[in-house]
This record gives sequence, structure tokens and C-alpha cells, in this order.
Amino acid sequence: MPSISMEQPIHFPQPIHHPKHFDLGSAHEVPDSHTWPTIQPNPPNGPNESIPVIDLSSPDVISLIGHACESWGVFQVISHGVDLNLLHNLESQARRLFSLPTQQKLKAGRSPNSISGYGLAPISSLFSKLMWSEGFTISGSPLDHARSLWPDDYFNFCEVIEEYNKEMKRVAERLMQLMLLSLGLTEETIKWAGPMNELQDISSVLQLNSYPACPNPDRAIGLAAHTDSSLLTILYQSNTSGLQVLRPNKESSPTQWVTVPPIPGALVVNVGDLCHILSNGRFHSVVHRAVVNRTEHRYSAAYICGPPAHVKVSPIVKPVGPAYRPITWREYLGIKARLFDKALASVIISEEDHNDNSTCLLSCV
Ligand SMILES: C=C1C[C@]23C[C@@]1(O)CC[C@H]2[C@@]12CCC[C@@](C)(C(=O)O1)[C@H]2[C@@H]3C(=O)O
Ligand SMILES: O=C(O)CCC(=O)C(=O)O
Ligand SMILES: [Fe+2]
Repeated sequence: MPSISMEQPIHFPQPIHHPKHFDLGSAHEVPDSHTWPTIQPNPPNGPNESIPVIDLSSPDVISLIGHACESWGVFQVISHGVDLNLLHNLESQARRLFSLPTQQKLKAGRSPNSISGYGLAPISSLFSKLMWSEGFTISGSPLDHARSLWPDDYFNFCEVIEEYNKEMKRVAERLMQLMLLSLGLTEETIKWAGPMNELQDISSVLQLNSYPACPNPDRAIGLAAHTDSSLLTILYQSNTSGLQVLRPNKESSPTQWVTVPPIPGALVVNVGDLCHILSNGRFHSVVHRAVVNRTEHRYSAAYICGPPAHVKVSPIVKPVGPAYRPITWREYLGIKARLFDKALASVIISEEDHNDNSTCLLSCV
């Protein structure tokens, strides 16, 4: 399965912080290094604030997905065909990994010029306070890192990760196809740039997240508010809640955090920045965060899915007015690492400049 090319690493600035590997699991209080000044609380979800739950076998699936991507930028899917045992096995492997002693986990630490490995979430370096989480990023084969973690017992981890990635790729391709159909493309016009049908060749990164129970959840954040840079992200959040999305601004109503309630066996789908670009803003790249709680250790797995490395993404429907310029995932990640929440706005160009679409991901219709 293709991963993002690592010839030229994407440099998130290196963390400037404090104790990089403070043991969160055994903390009795939140140290200053992890204390965030204000974590905007989320009110209880109101009656009109349910994030869509879409049955992938529904006859209306295309319009349901289109509507969810436009109004929320996030939805949950059921009837996706992924075996529940695989989801449980993935969670067990994540638990096994993050339960290792810190010194052992650091043997698989993310090196400065690689995407993969154990460490803080890459966006950590953009904040002065640390987050209440650890991550393990897998781009390509997990083998080398798994061998460093469990020299005599790495096989099970690799087997589960590979099976999980295979299943997520299948679901991601289906979802991407449904999203494109809902944008008005037909089966025939879903044509990726290049000689082959490269929809079969999506790139992906698997991010395992661990959020230990926290003695003061009101002062700490698991993962700070962000959008994913992907086309789409498929998140498995098991049975412990923590994922919140910022409800897009409706006329006159203030933006607010809404909890994505865990549904056994469901997968959460986030629209990412590249899909926002692809739809020229019609689909909404959703701002989300992970909060922590006092008693439960939470794990999640994000399958972050983008176009093949060499493919540029640009709006598929020829827009009138300003539009996003064609861009590869790698280039966009570089911009995101510098500009973070200003990255999307920085790739908008004027009408006169968006006539060159020779390299775009999909033929413009
Ligand atoms: C390909 C990537 C997307 C990602 C940065 C990364 O290089 C590898 C991990 C991804 C992740 C997962 C946690 C949240 C996030 C914002 C981060 O810090 O690392 C995302 C990045 C992203 O989607 O931009
Ligand atoms: O753990 C979660 O609920 C969110 C994880 C996430 O946003 C990510 O990995 O990008
Ligand atoms: Fe995310």
C-alpha cells in the first residue's frame, strides 16, 4: 500500500518544550507544561445537533453523504463491512503498544526526518503547551518499528495493522467514490489523472492515539483543535467518548463543540482539507479535537487517507470566482506545518489564475 513518499521529509518545527516524555498514565496532577489556559467546554448536545449516522447499505447513501459533508463535514458509518473482531484486535494492539515502558516505546521513536514512529502528535510543536496524549504513526510497513518494540513478538502487531489498513483502504475507496458521486460526478467521469485508475492507489497513514485518564480534564486537552490535511479520515474511537467537532457556523448561531457519541462498531468519517479543496469548499473540512476524562484511558485509530503522492488535487467543478490551486498532499502538508489553521486560505487563487488544470486529480467537469 503506498504511503506518502519520504524522500523529502515534512518538517513540523521540532518541539521546543519541556519534559517531552512525561509519564501521563501515572500523573496525580496536571503539570504546568500540560495546563491549557482555556478549554472551551461543550454544552450537552442539543436536539438538532446529532451528527449524521449513515447506513452504507441505504438506497439514499449518496445524497445522505453529500448532505453530511456539506452541513457537518463529519458523519458516522455503519454497515461498512469491517469485522468487529478486527476493530477489537486493533484496539488491543494499541493498548499493548502504549502500555510498554516509555524507554521501550522510544526505541520506535519518530526520527526528525520520518513520518512514522512513536511520539507526540506532530502538531504538538505548534503549541506552547503539551497535549494529554501519545501517538504512533504508521506510514508504510510497521515491521521495523514493531521489531524494535517487541524483538521476539512483533508478528501479531504487524498482522493486525496490515489487515486493518487493507480493510480501511476498501472502505475509504468506497466512501471517496460516494463523495464524488454526490458532488455530481458520474461513474464514467470519476477519472483520476494519469494512465491508470489511480483511485486504487490512495496513500494512507495510520495514526494510533492514546489518551490516558487525566486528573484534571478541564485543564488538559488530548488533541488540540485541528482539521486533518487528508482527503478523508476514518476514525475508530471504540466505546469511550472524547471526539468533539466544531459545528459549522449556521446563520446567527454561535459555533460550538459537539460530541461525536461512540456507537459500537461504527466508524467516524471526517472530511479533510484536501476534500475541501477538491469540492472548492462545498464540503467542509471539519475542525475537531479530542478531550480527556478522569477515569477512562481512551484509544483511537485514525486512517488518514490522501491522493497518490504525485497527484495534484484541485477543484473538480470548474468554479466561478476564487478557487483553490492544484496541490499535492506533500506540498500541502508542508504548508500546514507552517501555517496550520491558515493553510487552506493560503492556497486560494483568483479566477484568472485557475485556468491551468492540466495536472489536476480529476478531469474538470
Ligand atoms: C500525514 C500526516 C497527517 C498528519 C501529519 C502526518 O504527517 C502524520 C500524522 C497526521 C496527524 C495525526 C494527528 C493529528 C494531526 C493534525 C497531526 O498532528 O498528525 C494529523 C496530521 C494532519 O492530518 O495534518
Ligand atoms: O482521537 C480522536 O478522537 C481524534 C483523533 C484525531 O483527530 C486524529 O488522529 O487526527
Ligand atoms: Fe484529526
